[in-house]
Order: sequence, then structure tokens, then C-alpha cells
Amino acid sequence: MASEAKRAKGAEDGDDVEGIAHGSSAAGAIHVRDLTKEFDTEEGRETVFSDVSFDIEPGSFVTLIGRSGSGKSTMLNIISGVLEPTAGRVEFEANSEGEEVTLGHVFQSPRLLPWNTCVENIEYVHEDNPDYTRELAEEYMDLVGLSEHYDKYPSQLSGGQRQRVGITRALSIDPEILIMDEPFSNLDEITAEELREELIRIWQQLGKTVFFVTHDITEAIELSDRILMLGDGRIFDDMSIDLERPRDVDSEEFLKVRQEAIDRFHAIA
Ligand SMILES: Nc1ncnc2c1ncn2[C@@H]1O[C@H](COP(=O)(O)OP(=O)(O)OP(=O)(O)O)[C@@H](O)[C@H]1O
Repeated sequence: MASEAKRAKGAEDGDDVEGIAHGSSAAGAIHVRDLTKEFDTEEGRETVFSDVSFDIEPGSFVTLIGRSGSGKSTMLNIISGVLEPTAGRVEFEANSEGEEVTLGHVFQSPRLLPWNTCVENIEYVHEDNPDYTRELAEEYMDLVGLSEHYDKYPSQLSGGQRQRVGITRALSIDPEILIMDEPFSNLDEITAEELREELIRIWQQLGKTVFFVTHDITEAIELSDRILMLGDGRIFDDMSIDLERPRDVDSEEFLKVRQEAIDRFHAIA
């Protein structure tokens, strides 16, 4: 746990064990202010980006795209608290005053402990949480379609199912903000598409803020309310995606928006 903003928790006070707060979780806002990141390298000081500012609305789905090396992981790691910025700051805002904001993380590879079952992999992040119960873990597993796999080991699951456990683990701490780092890039396209559809269903159901990183423009348009384009050391474009959901990637409107995004992306990147 790398950031003060993060805390593990199970059901909200007053909830019974059927504790998934459907659509009523307080989602968090993210405010990125004047962020600069430099690294010392053998060739000298390298600036990845400088003076980057943006705001993410509570409950929105925002995706950061950029070419390899543009600084997506660096940005995500600063937002998650894993890396310190050289200058600037990241602020989180809960909906209720005085509330601390919780971040959940979904990584490119789900990072499951192989000697633990699925449920035990979820229990692991709740070690200090007195409210945690196995029933809560099972409810979250049901939500992502893992009802038949509670007690299986990661080696007994497909890549897509393992990533579902990763998503369950992140959701199980009831975060206001879900940070997702290219979570579907290691999966075959059919599985990735299934998981994208489920992610949108869960996002609509639970009302989390999602900050998603990908290099895949089609995926970004399919999922997001907004796409931030990172390149040349700055956010050079901020594109709203106004397509209705569920989005059909083969529809004429989708392809039109996709072409516009590609044109805008290639304007700089
Ligand atoms: N710890 C580090 N020390 C020195 N340079 C670094 C470090 N981490 C990242 N960089 C440099 O910062 C730049 C941005 O890297 P970053 O990994 O954030 O890009 P990215 O957009 O996530 O790339 P990819 O899509 O390939 O994962 C790169 O030039 C990289 O070499």
C-alpha cells in the first residue's frame, strides 16, 4: 500500500454482509496539478512530462493513452503514490467531506499468489480489516462471474479468469477510484472484449471513478467518457466520447469517432 489515500475496508458501517454498495458508493475525484516528472539517467536528466494538470470527475471513466515511452506508467504510478513527482501534486476528493479516498488497482498481470485459492487471494488484502467476511469475497466473485471458482488455485484458471480475480480483489476493498493499468493487454481479443463489457456493466452498477491506461485507441473509445492523450511531455488532447452505451465497435458512429481520435492522436504523437 503505497499511498495515504488507500485503506482497505469491507462493508460500509451499518451495511450487513450483503455489502456491495450498488451504485451508491461515494466515487472520488482526482485533481492532478502542475505535475512534472524527471529521471536521472546515464545520459543526464530526462523530463517525462512537465506541468501537467487535469481533473477527473467522480464516477467518470477516463482513459490515458499514449505511445510507448510517453509516460503513461509514470503518470499512473504517481497517481497511485508509487512514485513521487519531481514537482506538482495529486489530490483526491471523496464525495463526503472528511472521508478518505480508497484506490483499487488492477494490474496488467493479476499478480495472484499461486499457493492461495481465489478467495484466499482476496482475503490477503483484508488482513487488517475486521469487517471482512468470506461472504463478501464471494459476492464480489459472483459479480465478476467467478461463482464456480471460489476455491480454485490460479493455476486452475484461464488467463481471463485470473484477471477477473484481480478485478475482484481491487473491487473488494470498495474503492472510490479504480486504477487500471492495461488490464486486458495480455488476454486474447475475445476474452478481452468479454471483460471490457463486464467492466462497463460493473462500473455502471457500482459507480466507481475509473482511471484506465491503454495504448489501444479502440479500447479507449469503447470504454471511456474521456480520453486524455499523453505525448510530447504533456496532455496534448482531452477528447470527450459521447457515444451511447453499450458501444458497438463496428457501428458507423463508433468508427467515425475512432477515426477522429486517431487523427487527433497523430496530430502530435
Ligand atoms: N525509473 C526510471 N528511471 C529512468 N527513466 C525512467 C524510469 N521509469 C521510466 N523512465 C523513462 O520514462 C519514460 C516514460 O516511461 P513510461 O514507462 O512511463 O512510459 P509508458 O508510456 O508507460 O510506456 P509503455 O507503453 O512502453 O509501458 C521512458 O523514457 C522511460 O525510459
